Amino acid sequence: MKAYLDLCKHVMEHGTLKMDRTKTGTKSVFGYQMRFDLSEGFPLLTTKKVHLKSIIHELLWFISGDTNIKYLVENNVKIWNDWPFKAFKKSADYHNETMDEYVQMIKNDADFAAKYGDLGPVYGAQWRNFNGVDQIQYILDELKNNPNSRRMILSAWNPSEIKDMALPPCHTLIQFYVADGKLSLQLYQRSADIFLGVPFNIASYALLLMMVAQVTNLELGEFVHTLGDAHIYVNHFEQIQLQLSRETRKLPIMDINKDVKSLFDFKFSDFTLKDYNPHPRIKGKVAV
Ligand SMILES: Nc1nc(=O)c2c([nH]1)NC[C@@H]1CN(c3ccc(C(=O)N[C@@H](CCC(=O)O)C(=O)O)cc3)CN21
Ligand SMILES: O=c1ccn([C@H]2C[C@H](O)[C@@H](COP(=O)(O)O)O2)c(=O)[nH]1
Repeated sequence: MKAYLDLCKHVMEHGTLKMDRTKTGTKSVFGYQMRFDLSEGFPLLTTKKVHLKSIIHELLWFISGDTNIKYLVENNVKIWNDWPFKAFKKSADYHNETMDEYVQMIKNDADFAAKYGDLGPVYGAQWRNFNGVDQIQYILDELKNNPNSRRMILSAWNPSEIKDMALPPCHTLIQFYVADGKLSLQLYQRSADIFLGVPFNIASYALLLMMVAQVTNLELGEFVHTLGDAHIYVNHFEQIQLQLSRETRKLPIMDINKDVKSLFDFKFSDFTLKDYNPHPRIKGKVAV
């Protein structure tokens, strides 16, 4: 994962200080690319412990087309809670409930979850139903019937629906590519929170690539990660410096249940991470 540390170093050294929507402040560069050869191991950061469980659940949630945090909170995944909680707080039904109470209400009350747990037409909705198009099914069909295609694109950026989303998509567009029997995937990420978001995003798309490769009988190629506004929030500088002071370690191995033949059949228990020995976790605040 030297590529990630190179990114951190590059932004710390060459980035421009810039204000942002969250009023936190960032150091950023525009345009940056990393490449990960998946035959070398699973690209999960070793310079801090990354909570893979959230990543797997989030990806399964995207693939299923779901956009309500109910599935996530039932599996104790908290990464999307801040946004619908913020919307709930502004509603007439809000009576000073804490985040924990809000989460309990989402878990126990289906009507409440339907009303206050939905994020709008975010990733899952666009992946499976972009103005009526199931983009995931389209990609699977192209990979099977026309793998040389240069049109294997999936877009989460649906301009007419952005206004209804809790957060406009950060991983905006992906493209698949097949050569020599190997499947590669490139992600264009318009906005990249280098400390919190990027480690998740790398692992998530590497995993999607592995899952698609398995169900299409292709070998693993590269995950290419292209960033637009690549930023480090000013309140993450210390955490980034700490990571830069740590030695990278051997990449872990991701084992996926080989019996799964359809992308839509994967379950959490089909994934096993082996030989992951990261440096300890580093905490940091998420800018909302
Ligand atoms: N500012 C910002 N950065 C992001 O990375 C981000 C957003 N906003 N909004 C939408 C999603 C939500 N994402 C998040 C949100 C929280 C964590 C986070 O707090 N991660 C901690 C703990 C994770 C856990 O225990 O599950 C971490 O140490 O990585 C990570 C990604 C990624 N995205
Ligand atoms: O998967 C994700 C989702 C979000 N982020 C980060 C990037 C930015 O710091 C914020 C989004 O704010 P915008 O003003 O909409 O750009 O979330 C990420 O890195 N990865």
